[in-house]
This record gives sequence, C-alpha cells and structure tokens, in this order.
Amino acid sequence: MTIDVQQYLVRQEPYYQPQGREVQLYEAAYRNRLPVMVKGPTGCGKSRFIEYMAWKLDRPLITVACNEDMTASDLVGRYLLEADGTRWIDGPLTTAARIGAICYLDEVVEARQDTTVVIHPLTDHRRTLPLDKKGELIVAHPDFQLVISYNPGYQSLMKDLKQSTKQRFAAFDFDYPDADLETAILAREAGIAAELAGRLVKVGLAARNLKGHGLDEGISTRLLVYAAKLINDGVDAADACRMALVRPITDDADIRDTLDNAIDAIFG
Ligand SMILES: Nc1ncnc2c1ncn2[C@@H]1O[C@H](COP(=O)(O)OP(=O)(O)OP(=O)(O)O)[C@@H](O)[C@H]1O
Repeated sequence: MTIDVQQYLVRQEPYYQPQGREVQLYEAAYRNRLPVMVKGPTGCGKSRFIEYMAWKLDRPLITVACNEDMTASDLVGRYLLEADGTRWIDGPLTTAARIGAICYLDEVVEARQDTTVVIHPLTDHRRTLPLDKKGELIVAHPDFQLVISYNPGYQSLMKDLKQSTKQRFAAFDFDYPDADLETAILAREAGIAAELAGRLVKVGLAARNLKGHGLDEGISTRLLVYAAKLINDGVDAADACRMALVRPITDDADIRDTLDNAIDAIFG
C-alpha cells in the first residue's frame, strides 16, 4: 500500500512568532533526531510552533489528539474485519514512522499507559516500532521524529508522565507570550489595530493573575485571538470579551463578575 505523503505536508508557512531561541534549538534537536516534548498551558502556541517547524524542515506532520480512551492500537494500527477476511490498517504513529514524518502526540498523558510501551522503543537508539499483532517490527525512517505535548498544570500524580518516559525527550517550556509579543500575535492573527490588541492582552493578564485564586487556568492566547476576531467582525468589544474570554473559562459567578468588571474598566 502506498502512502500519499503529500497530504501531510504543511504547504503554507504558518505564522509563528518566536518567543525566544526555540526555532534554532528545535532545529538542533531535529538534526540529531531527538524526540521532543513541548510543555505549557493550553492555547499558548505549542501546536503552532510544531506546525511551523514541520514547514521549516519540510517534513510531513501527523498530529494525534490523545484522549483517555486512546489505546496503543489507535496509534499503531489494527486488523479490520472485511467481507473476505481481515485487513491491517496502519495507525498514525506507524504511518509517521514509515514515511519519516514528524508525529505530534498532543496531550499524550491523557492516553492509556499501554501507549508508552509503544513509544519507548521509538525514542531511544532502537528507533523501532513493534507491531505485535501483525508480527512486524518497523525500523523508523531516518527522518522520523516523535514530538509530544503536555500541560503540567493539569496533571495529577496519577497521570504524570513516568520519569522513564520523560527522560527520553528534549523539552521546551512554553508559556503565554509576553505582552508585546501577544499584542503582535493578536493584531496579526485577527487583523486588528495594535492598540485594541493591547487592551485584550490586558484582559488576559487580569485573568492570568487569578490562576490559583479561583481559576485553574488563565485565558489562553487562543481565546484572545477568538475575541480579537469577533471584534474585527464588528462585535462590541465588551460583548466579545465576555463571550470569548470569560464564559468559556469559569462557571463561578464571583470570578465571572470580577473579570466582567475588569473588561468594563479596560474597554469602558
Ligand atoms: N507564538 C505564536 N505565534 C503565532 N500564533 C500564536 C502563537 N502563540 C499562540 N498563537 C495563537 O494561539 C492559538 C493557539 O495556539 P496553539 O493551537 O498552538 O495552542 P497549544 O499550545 O497547542 O494548545 P493545546 O495544548 O490546547 O493544543 C494559535 O492558533 C494562534 O492563533
């Protein structure tokens, strides 16, 4: 079976605003085919960064959003029953290992423990992927690279990655961009004026200060982009902020009121 590699290529340069030296450091990790882990809160630019790197390195990118029901078979592949027998279907990890893609496992901690068993041999000198059910051992394509993301804030002790897994990766710490960078990102992503973007960033900062004081997580850059897009579409700024920034992140009436007041002060 031939695999259409083209479908996994990132064709257009994704807009990515670097926060530091992560682009050069990632290139060095890739040259050495080191597995990479990107850590940080939701919506802070991790996926965008990996997409950008795949484009820059001209590698196909296969992204898998992991969830708690995901098993090793979902990554590796399985036999399908068909009218005239069974047929093996490669999972996304297997496809990536065969074609030399960057395989990005988003929120890998969410997946069941048996998934770590399959990624381990891919992340050390062996660079192999055993397809036990099929009786095949794949040697990863020389260009293959494994990337995982995880949000340390969400993990409980039960769900943290094991040291034996962590210590197979080079890691990048991500966080929300600083105010100037985030302003530039909002202006560019939504096509709004820098002054307006700056005000949205202030709302973001107000919410991030409440993390640990009633909020589990601050407002992400992703949500700020949503608000910016709504405003660009003609929605009143305060309405856009309430809808895109406050309502998604809290069900607590006090926190909601605090943030709504901050919005009125910033846009009033
Ligand atoms: N450095 C950046 N350059 C350009 N856009 C950015 C950057 N950081 C964040 N963004 C914007 O924020 C959005 C969310 O980022 P992204 O999807 O990469 O989040 P994430 O960290 O992968 O989140 P999750 O962990 O939930 O998958 C992007 O779609 C983009 O609009």
